[in-house]
Amino acid sequence: MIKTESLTRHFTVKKKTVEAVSGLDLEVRPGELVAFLGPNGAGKSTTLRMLTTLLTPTSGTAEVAGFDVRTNPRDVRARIGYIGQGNGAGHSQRGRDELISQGRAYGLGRVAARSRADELIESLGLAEVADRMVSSLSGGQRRRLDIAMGLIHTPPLLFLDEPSTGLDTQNRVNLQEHIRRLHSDHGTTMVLTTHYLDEADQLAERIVVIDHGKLIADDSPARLKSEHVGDRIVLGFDTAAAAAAAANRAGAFGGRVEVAGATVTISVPEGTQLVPKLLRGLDEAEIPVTAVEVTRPTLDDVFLVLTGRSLREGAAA
Ligand SMILES: Nc1ncnc2c1ncn2[C@@H]1O[C@H](COP(=O)(O)OP(=O)(O)OP(=O)(O)O)[C@@H](O)[C@H]1O
Repeated sequence: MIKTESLTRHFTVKKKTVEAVSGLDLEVRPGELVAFLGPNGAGKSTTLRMLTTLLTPTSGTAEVAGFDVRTNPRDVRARIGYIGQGNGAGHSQRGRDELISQGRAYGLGRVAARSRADELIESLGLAEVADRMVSSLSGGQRRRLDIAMGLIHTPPLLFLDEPSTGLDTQNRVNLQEHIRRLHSDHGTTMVLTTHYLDEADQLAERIVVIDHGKLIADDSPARLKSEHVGDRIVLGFDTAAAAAAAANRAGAFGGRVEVAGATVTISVPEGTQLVPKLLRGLDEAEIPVTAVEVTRPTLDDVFLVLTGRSLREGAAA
């Protein structure tokens, strides 16, 4: 559905070159739900804008829905939906009319546009607000209307640039549920950008981590976490000597073992499965454990391991 090779986009700002996207190699298969995750300025939107033909690549190639973005932009555009960061929907029309106009603009007949609009109003939970002026809708409702606009021509591929930025938690969860359902009910391939770690984690089947314009990891959330970070088992003991003895034995189970005072931390891919064996072994060796805690990694831990920086701090900044 998407294939890029060395996709690159530079900008010149005050005679300096900004490498917004550098040499991106990416493949998205039909039906996937992929999130581009990265801090502000990582190059997520620039990538999306190239894939949606809104921006010309400086170099490299991108094929989207079977067509080259550079040589066949019109063919690409006819086969994709794009929901940008701003508001797609106008303000002075009713939501339903806005949708129908959009459908007509994409070449649907009057009847087809109307019935497609009704279908989307239903599936995106807009029935109660579709006849209100767009200007009176809440942020979450408007975002859902934007998504309906992007889907009016039933594209097999939908791009969403930070769909839930600016929404409160409840609206965000609600929107994610709609995105998930659209994806599972219609098999629409979806590519979205986000800097919300939880959103990428819960929504995406696959996460492409982008930093400084480069792809630094690409996998399912679970595999990114187990491969790059793993679980952390923290064991407490009465004395540092007991901790040292325990660390000695724990070494046999693999993983990284660290001792700090009377605490031993073991980093392994599947911590919960190891704990019973570990405790049995320590019990047999008569080393009493006073506390056990297993912490599972977050995507922020993954980002920290990959870049030395926290995505959370970046987002806050
Ligand atoms: N039109 C432009 N002119 C100059 N520089 C640009 C332009 N668009 C993007 N950039 C720069 O390219 C880099 C990547 O920006 P981009 O918007 O793609 O990042 P992003 O990951 O989408 O960030 P955010 O999460 O904040 O939207 C940034 O350094 C940005 O300042």
